[in-house]
Amino acid sequence: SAPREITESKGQEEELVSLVKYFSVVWSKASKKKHKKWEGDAVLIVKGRSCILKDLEGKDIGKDSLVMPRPDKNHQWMFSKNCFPLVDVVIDPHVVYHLRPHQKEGIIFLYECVMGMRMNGRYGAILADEMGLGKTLQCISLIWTLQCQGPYGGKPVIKKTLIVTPGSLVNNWRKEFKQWLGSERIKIFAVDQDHKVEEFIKSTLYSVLIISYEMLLRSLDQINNLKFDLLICDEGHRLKNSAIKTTTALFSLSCEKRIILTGTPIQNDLQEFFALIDFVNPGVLGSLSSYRKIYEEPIVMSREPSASEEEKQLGDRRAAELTRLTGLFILRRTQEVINKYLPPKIENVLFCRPGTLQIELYKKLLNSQAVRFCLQGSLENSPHLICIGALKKLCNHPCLLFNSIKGKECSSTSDGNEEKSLYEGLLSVFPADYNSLECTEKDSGKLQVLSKLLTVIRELRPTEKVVLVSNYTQTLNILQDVCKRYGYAYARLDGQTPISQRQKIVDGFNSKYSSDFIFLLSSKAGGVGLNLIGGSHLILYDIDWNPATDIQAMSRVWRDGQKHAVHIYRLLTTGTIEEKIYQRQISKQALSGAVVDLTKTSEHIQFSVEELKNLFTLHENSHCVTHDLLECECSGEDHTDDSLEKDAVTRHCQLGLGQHKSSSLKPLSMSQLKKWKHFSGDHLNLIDPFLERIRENVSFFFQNITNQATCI
Ligand SMILES: Nc1ncnc2c1ncn2[C@@H]1O[C@H](COP(=O)(O)OP(=O)(O)OP(=O)(O)O)[C@@H](O)[C@H]1O
Ligand SMILES: [Mg+2]
Repeated sequence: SAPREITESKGQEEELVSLVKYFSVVWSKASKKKHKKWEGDAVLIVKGRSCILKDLEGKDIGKDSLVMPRPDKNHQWMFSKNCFPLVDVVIDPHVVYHLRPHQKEGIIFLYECVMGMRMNGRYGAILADEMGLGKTLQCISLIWTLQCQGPYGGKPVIKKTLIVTPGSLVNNWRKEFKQWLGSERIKIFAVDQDHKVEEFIKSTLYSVLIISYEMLLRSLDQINNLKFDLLICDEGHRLKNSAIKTTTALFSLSCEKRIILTGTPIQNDLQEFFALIDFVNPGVLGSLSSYRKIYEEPIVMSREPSASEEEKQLGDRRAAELTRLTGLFILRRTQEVINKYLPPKIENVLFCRPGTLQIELYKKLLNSQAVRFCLQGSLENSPHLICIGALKKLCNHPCLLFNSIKGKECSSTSDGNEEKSLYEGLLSVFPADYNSLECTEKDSGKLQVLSKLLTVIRELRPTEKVVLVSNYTQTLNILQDVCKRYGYAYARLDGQTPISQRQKIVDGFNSKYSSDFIFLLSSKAGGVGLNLIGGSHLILYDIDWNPATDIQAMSRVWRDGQKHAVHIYRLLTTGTIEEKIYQRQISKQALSGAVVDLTKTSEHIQFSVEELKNLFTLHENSHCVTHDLLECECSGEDHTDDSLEKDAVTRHCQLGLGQHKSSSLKPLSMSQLKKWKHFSGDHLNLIDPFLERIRENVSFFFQNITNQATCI
């Protein structure tokens, strides 16, 4: 407490409270030891009756201490060979200050795992938190702690850490280290074109090596010569196939403490699940063959419709056992835990009317020999993927189809006959003077909506930015042309962008000083892990079969640090294959199947002839086939332009809205979509000013708002 004399007179108290004294101090944790270990410099601020200890950057010390659990007697007996005294391992207050509650729990979990405190002799963990929960920061906190401290005599647990990550994220990791720890505490080395592994080997300065999966393969020999004490595999779901080179390479590293980070569900396929588990904790589930007998077979069998009661019970028991066992070292939290830190999210699905040329070409394609062949019944060697590809291109823009046809005409190879038969007679549908370089907006329903949407965003929110996502580089080219045409400044990241450039481009866009209005993103190259919080509008120009791809892309902007309300627009061409793909995404089939997995592409999808028939149908007269399928009783077009009736329309569909929580990043289901707001483009007086401006080209809207309470 403060000296007596300054609190003596009550009358003087107010004045005295403003009397502040500063002391320059060194501080240490409370300890009975004679020789104390000093933690560092600090400033003690005494004000009235209270005092606060701050570090030299002005952050409070000691207020938020996060102490790791102590190892038990057994652990001490095993690991404290020299009988070092047991000391507390404490997370640096500088970091703790920023941590969210779930991150504190996550760090304790990771600490216990890699210390072998959760399972005897096992040092691996899988952190499977949903996207945007700050897995990076949790790992950085762990590395920094283990590198400086340990429970036995304070001796550091690790010296060197290896972080393997997709190419686009190498520099993101470097940046996060700097953001949370500054540049003095820890020296990290990120491998890119200008920074080779040799440099890391030669220097004794660095304790952390960050490298891409591709680069790791190339430098494996050198890396194998080094000793790492902790291995972190970011976006580690790719290790689920033990046959692939990367997995073998990582397996060959002798490091015992292994952490896999992934935001994507991992329990869909029991064999892939085994590979991930076996990587972090080798042998914990026994050999693959015994795993199959004990777990996989009974579990799979019990899910067959023909399973007997006994088989069902056995399967359930084994599944529970597997969950219990692996649950010791797998942690997954959903997005709900950070919802309260996030701004509102307004999600829209826009059904865009196709242009006249698109409709004509679409019909012609559906009448082609190739499509008819697909529907004959024999699916072997059927060209359905080519047909699907052509229809998807057409939905994006007819010029993409035009270029493919031209390309095929020029190629002299005999293979690809199906493609030729698909394109037969199509050229005559294009105007004689068709210029595929121009890619005019009127020829594509979605492009028309997109350009209007950009105009209105620019007008209503001149300081906000847009992330524009496509699965295809060629489509990105078209979108880039739109930017040029309208004079929008843009940045672009696709598979061709050199790894060393990627973070610079991302930082540039996120900076408040950037003049970029648009970020063109290839979801294949940059869908996972990137932070694009500089943008608050995200437009998904095309749709992927795999809902996980789209969810990943959407999570780039609605994450911690985002200041604005986030608007997400998914563009679909009304009545076409795009609607069908969307329906597949939200149908039960996709939800229960293994499609919810980033590494699965359309080639993995099995279609029945019935499904193909449905895919290859154009619905010209519907405003929204998806809405028809929902069996929702509201129908925008039945109502005249009268405000009372309008209300009636929306009211019906808005049942449960507002309270509805669909924030967790699971793929949306049909029944959830039914609870969204439904608007027909024709008749409603749309409240949303952005939608109001694009309604002319949109036949139907679905809208859902998350975190509306904080919406201004
Ligand atoms: N405690 C925090 N306070 C403020 N911002 C945070 C905090 N933790 C993380 N962030 C920020 O949140 C964003 C998302 O974090 P991060 O990239 O680690 O997510 P992730 O869990 O790896 O997600 P993904 O699965 O998409 O890779 C980053 O910009 C990060 O800087
Ligand atoms: Mg990440």
